[in-house]
Amino acid sequence: MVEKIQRKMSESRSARWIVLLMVSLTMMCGYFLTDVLAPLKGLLIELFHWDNTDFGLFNSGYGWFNIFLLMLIFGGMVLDKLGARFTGVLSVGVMLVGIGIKYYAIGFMDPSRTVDFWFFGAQTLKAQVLAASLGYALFAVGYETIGITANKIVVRWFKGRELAFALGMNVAFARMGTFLALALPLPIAKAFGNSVSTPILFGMILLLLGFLTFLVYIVMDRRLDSERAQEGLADDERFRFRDIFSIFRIRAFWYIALLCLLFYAAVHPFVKFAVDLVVQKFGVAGEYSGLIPSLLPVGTLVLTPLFGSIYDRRGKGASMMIWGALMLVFVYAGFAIPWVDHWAAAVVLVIILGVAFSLVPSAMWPSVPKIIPEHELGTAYALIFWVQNWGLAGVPLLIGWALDKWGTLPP
Ligand SMILES: N[C@@H](Cc1c[nH]cn1)C(=O)NCC(=O)O
Repeated sequence: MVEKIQRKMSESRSARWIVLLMVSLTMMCGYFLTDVLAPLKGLLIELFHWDNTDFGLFNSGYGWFNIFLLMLIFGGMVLDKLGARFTGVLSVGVMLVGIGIKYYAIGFMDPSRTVDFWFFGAQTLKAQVLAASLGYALFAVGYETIGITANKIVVRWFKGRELAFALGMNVAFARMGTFLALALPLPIAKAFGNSVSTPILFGMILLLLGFLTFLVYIVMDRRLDSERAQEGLADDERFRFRDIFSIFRIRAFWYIALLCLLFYAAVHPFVKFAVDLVVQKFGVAGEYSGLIPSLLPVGTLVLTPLFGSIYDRRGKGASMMIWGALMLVFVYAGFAIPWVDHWAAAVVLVIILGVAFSLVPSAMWPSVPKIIPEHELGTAYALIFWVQNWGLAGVPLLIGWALDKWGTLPP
């Protein structure tokens, strides 16, 4: 097999699947770290006296730099200008610094310390919450950028072949990271005497391993480049700043961006608050509360590549996205109706949510290279993620505030 990889990168099936595996493992570690604190909300409340607004604020930190400092868009431009290898290494570095700050805040800061500052009026915040949120905000810059980098890498290696299936596999690895983030942190924290910071440390070590797998990709991608250069196939179209305006002129781009905003704003905040929902609305006991939400990423592990391969063979991406969006409306109607409160209903709704959460991404991400040329792809994905991040930042804040205002149980 190694011989085959050495002979011709561009035509080697094993080479492109190894690239996919290496990059997907890096992504998986990022996804683990993104949700690592979600199942620890109870401990944060118990040990550090965080309330729902603190938790919502921390989660909204995810978008602060990506949205307001436009870091995500810059990330996409860096990707198109300087390439996936450089951008990937930079992204993992930024993620490590961000998560290091969060680890310090949770593991070593005095939870009772507060800071006063001015932001649209005088504000007082827990210093620990603020530092953890800033660390998370920085982490998110690297994490979103590695997301667009991975998409562009998969397109480069799989275009004209089984692209949607490969992108679906990449998403499946990401969901595995989310699943592990829902399942592992609580047992790890408990095993280390209710230590909230140990699962974060565990995630940091995982990410270092993810960095090593990214290095393997770099070696292979360099070889592909030199092979293409020898064949006179080097990519000579370069991204220019004004290309952004040609992306803006594509109507289908805006439809995808809008769906991405609404769809992900509904699904990802659910992951953060799902444990709380199944405890408080569906009456599931504390130690089992992570199980029902963890069904969501498990289902998507199989379904996203499956729908991707259907998309490769049959097309019909727009219909898949419409069906996924309709299912989402049905699921949230179920979550909202007060008398739907049996744990089995929660299981069924989460399974349907899993189908929707597979249908939409498996059609959405491979649709982008169909409307955008490859040298603008990083920026186009970045712009879509930027729009999406408004929802990812705003909705958890809204949920935290709503829970504190109208929640029926004490935090
Ligand atoms: N914006 C990215 C990464 C992400 C995941 N959760 C929050 N942000 C994205 O949406 N990637 C595609 C996916 O389906 O996860």
